[in-house]
Amino acid sequence: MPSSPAHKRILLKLSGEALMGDDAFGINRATIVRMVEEVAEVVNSGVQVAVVIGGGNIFRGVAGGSVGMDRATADYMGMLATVMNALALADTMDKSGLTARVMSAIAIEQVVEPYVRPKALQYLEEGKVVIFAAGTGNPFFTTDTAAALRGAEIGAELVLKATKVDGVYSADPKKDPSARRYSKITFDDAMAQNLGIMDATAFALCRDQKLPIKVFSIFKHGALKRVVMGEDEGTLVYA
Ligand SMILES: Nc1ncnc2c1ncn2[C@@H]1O[C@H](COP(=O)(O)OP(=O)(O)OP(=O)(O)O)[C@@H](O)[C@H]1O
Ligand SMILES: O=c1ccn([C@@H]2O[C@H](COP(=O)(O)O)[C@@H](O)[C@H]2O)c(=O)[nH]1
Repeated sequence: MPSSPAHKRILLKLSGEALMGDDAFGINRATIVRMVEEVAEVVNSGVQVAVVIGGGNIFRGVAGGSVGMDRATADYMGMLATVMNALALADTMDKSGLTARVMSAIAIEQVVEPYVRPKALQYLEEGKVVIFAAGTGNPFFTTDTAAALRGAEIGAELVLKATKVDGVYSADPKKDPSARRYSKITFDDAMAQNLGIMDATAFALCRDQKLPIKVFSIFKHGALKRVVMGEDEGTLVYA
């Protein structure tokens, strides 16, 4: 095992849906504490960590609860769901000894500070964890695209998509048990095959910015640390 991290600054996309743990909705306490422990290990090894958190454990603009709603309104609800997750994550981080700052893409200043790029960079240099909330701030996008966008803006060396599956497969492994996992795949191939692990906007932005993505399971103990140490874990998506 290499002794020092392979990356100085990373953008970690944490699945909102994974926050539910075994519950049907919301935030499972043991799950969020375990996720934060994994993040703390990486921060304490000297890596600058920025986080984008999803909202699928509470609300998605395109999911059942939004049927019949105006799409943009539903998407704003989804973005607000990510603010709730960001607050819970920051609270859990602070209690674990990390210093977290939440920055929102939507103005909500009594609750969290607005996203200001130089301020975010300053926090990262100071060793604080920056949690980007409210996605891109725009409807019709996802938090995967927010991860690609913020990752490019802060000069992250890698986007880490920590999700419920352990990599990118030839088909959705939850629907097709015969799906094969790739150890690596190019952005062009992932987009040509229409692989549903991330949306095409996120893939295209990362491809154009030559910002690689690692997809791995947030439920696999130590996987985040192994990715950061440059070890073989999950799937690398590259230009
Ligand atoms: N080709 C594929 N390879 C791997 N997973 C896939 C693939 N196609 C679809 N998926 C599905 O994509 C899911 C992960 O993406 P999704 O955006 O739904 O979740 P998330 O990003 O983890 O959650 P959230 O949106 O709440 O942050 C996996 O749970 C898996 O079932
Ligand atoms: O830039 C964005 C990011 C998110 N949304 C809305 O929020 C939900 C939750 O995000 P997930 O990426 O699905 O976890 C998403 O379904 C959108 O409705 C958005 O509009 N813009």
